Parts: sequence; C-alpha cells; structure tokens
Amino acid sequence: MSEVPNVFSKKVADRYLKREVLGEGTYGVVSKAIDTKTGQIVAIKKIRLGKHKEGVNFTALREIKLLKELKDPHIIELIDAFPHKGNLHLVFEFMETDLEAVIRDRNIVLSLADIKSFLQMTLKGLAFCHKKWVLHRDMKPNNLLIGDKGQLKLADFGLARIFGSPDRKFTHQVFARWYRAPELLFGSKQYGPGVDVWAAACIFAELLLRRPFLQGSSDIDQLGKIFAAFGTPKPAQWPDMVYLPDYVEYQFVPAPPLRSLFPMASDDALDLLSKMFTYDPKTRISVQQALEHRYFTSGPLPTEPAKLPRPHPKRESLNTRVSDFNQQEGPTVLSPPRKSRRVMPQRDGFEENAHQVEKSDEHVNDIRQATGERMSWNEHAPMSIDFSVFGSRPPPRPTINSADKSRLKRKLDLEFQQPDQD
Ligand SMILES: Nc1ncnc2c1ncn2[C@@H]1O[C@H](COP(=O)(O)OP(=O)(O)OP(=O)(O)O)[C@@H](O)[C@H]1O
Repeated sequence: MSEVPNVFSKKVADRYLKREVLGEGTYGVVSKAIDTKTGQIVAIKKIRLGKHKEGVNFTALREIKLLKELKDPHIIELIDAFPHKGNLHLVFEFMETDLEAVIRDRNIVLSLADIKSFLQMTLKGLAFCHKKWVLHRDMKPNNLLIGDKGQLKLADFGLARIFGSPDRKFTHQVFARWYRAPELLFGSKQYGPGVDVWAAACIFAELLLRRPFLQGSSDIDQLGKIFAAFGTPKPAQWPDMVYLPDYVEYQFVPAPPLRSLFPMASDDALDLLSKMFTYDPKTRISVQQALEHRYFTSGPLPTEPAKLPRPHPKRESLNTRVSDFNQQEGPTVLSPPRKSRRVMPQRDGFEENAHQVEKSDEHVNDIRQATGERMSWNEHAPMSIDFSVFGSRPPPRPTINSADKSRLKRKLDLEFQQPDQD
C-alpha cells in the first residue's frame, strides 16, 4: 500500500475504515476496508449512480434487500448497503482471489479433478440463486471469487438487474461478451436461467483450455465464433431463433466434433459441455440437472476446496487483460442484401480444421508448438487450442459497408445503452 495516510484514515458510514483500492469494475470502484464493528475485512463497492442520479429507486432498494437475504456458501455475502455522498456503497465479504487469476496463472496446473471442483461450486451457487428466481446475467471468471479456504463464490449477483446491463463501453466489459448466450446476442428480451448455464459452459471450457473459449470481437463475431464451434443452428434445432429481434441469417457451417475442440476432456465432461451449450434455451440443461450429471460422480472426484491450487499474490491491473489474451480472428460478414445479411465463420480454415482434428496426442503437441504454448504441463495439465492455428491464412476482413455496420451495431448493442426495463 503506497499512500497509507490518505486512505487508511477514511471512515465511511461511521463503521468502515477504507484501505486500498482493489480495482474498478463495471459499476464503480472497489476498496478493501475494515468493518470496525466486527473486525472483519470487507470489500466495499462504490456504485456510480450515473443515470440513476436522482438516487436509487424503491425497486432497486427492494432488490438490494433481497440480495442481502441471499445467503449460501457459494454466493458472496452482501453484508451491508448504504448511501454515502450520493453514491451507493455495497459491502461484501472480502475474497482473496478470483477464477480468472487461477486460469491465467501459468504456474498453476489444474487437474481434471480441480476443474470439476471449480465447476461444481459455480453451479451450486447458480442453483441456489435460480431456485430463488434470481439470474446472474454477467457470469465470467472474474466474477467468481475465491476465498482463503479455496471456496468459490459468485459475485455481482443480481446487479445487472438492479442497475441495468453493464455499459459495454467500459474497456473491461468487452470480456463479458465471450460468455453471452446466443439468445442474448440475437436480442432476446425474454431470456431465463439458460443464459447463466451458457456462461457457466464457457467458463467450464475456459478451465479446460486455459484460455477464453469463444473470443468474439463484436456481437456479430461472437455469434460467428459460436457457430464455428457448434455448427450453425438449424431452425429445427432452435425453432424460436428466427423470431428473435436481432436475428440475422448466418451461412451454414457444420459442427466439428466436440472432442476435437477439447482433446483432454473426458467423455462425461464432453457430454455435460454439449448439454450446457445447447442452442435452444428451452432444451438447454438446467443448473440443477447439470449438477446431477454423472460427470460429478464419475472419477476423478472433485478436489476438496482447501486443496485447490491458488495463485500467489493476486491483483493485476485490469488494463493488462486485452493484450494477454490472443484474440481470435473474426468471421466474414458478407455484404448486404440487407434482409438476408449473412455472417459466416472462416469456412476454409474450418474445413481444414475438421480434417486435421482426427488427431492424436502427437497432433496436439504440434498445435501446442505452433501456438507457442508451454510444453511443461504434466499429463493432468489442461491444454489450450487456438482456433486460429487451424486456418493457414488470415480470414479476409469483413466486407460489410460502414452504414450497414453502424446500423447492425446499433441494433445489436442497443440493450447496452439503456438500463433494462425488466
Ligand atoms: N468481495 C471482494 N473481495 C475482494 N476483491 C474484490 C471483491 N469484489 C471485487 N473485488 C475486486 O475488485 C476489483 C473490481 O471488481 P468488480 O467486481 O467491480 O469488477 P470486475 O469483476 O473486475 O469487472 P466487472 O465489473 O466487469 O465484473 C476486482 O479486482 C475484483 O477482484
């Protein structure tokens, strides 16, 4: 802590002694603090009220009260909430690190049992909230906090509902897109718990690959990445898709075998993944069903939380993230006709991919070498495959013209510019 005198003595609401800033997220700055009433270390999130300048409305206050009552071993406890100098302060239990730090720490080897344990705790937290009819809507590894005994807890639960969908203009918010379900990307306004299941599946995939699985650079590109991985959905597979507000037709591409994307995963893991990544939210597995999947009872059993690997010191700058991840190439957006605009994943590269992926471990090692990945992981180490290595040449740039581009962007990003109505 560099400027101890300034921050150390700051007392908020006659109870909390604010310490250093831990970071800044979508809704505002988070600081470490001591609760003088209990002696407990806490994290205080100062919510910028922004559009809600007139104050937090009654509904928001009621929702916050509800969040305070959501108590579960896998949910971050909201200890207190109070207004201070025109900002709303939310006081949470303090957590040591988060899942993003675990995934990114290359000194950490994650065994299949560790991955199972992290996923199980994530799903347990979600199951508790879904039972209480609360959705998370912004699941991503940095919202999964990890305590000093290895316990994983979901953070930021319900905030999207209270304060509106996060404003994607914040740099760090681009990551949230990678975890968005296809129905959200197609503009669905009547989504349900399936959005959290999709996001949990992306996190499961990320634990296996040790890199974000579907790194779209725009909402259109995100759908392109999803379709490249699982095949373009046919209407029979997802009948409601064509009626979604922002539906655009994408060129059909077949799905490569799931095994080719996750060579190290067990059959049970792949089966669960495919059920969580089901396109139609109506047939997507629920969190409770996912928890009852045989993946969790077949060996290796989930590692006990206290025995899970944890990074040493945490807390890196939010700004380092973009450059850390190797962004994948975007899909090709074909020119109009407007109504039948099509977006297609990089087809050539992908066919090559499908051909190549009938592979052995030897092939996996080739890919590792091609991507410059470390070879030091042991047998249990998860691996990571970069889609882009399959295509030998970079895809052509999107040919969509700028007027159409801004129209499409407006359409697809609309919900981020307005607080949610629900
Ligand atoms: N309960 C907590 N205990 C310890 N650190 C926390 C806690 N909550 C948040 N932090 C840390 O504070 C910083 C900001 O967190 P915040 O949740 O506001 O944003 P974020 O998770 O980084 O991004 P986003 O808002 O996009 O989810 C992060 O470094 C986060 O790990």
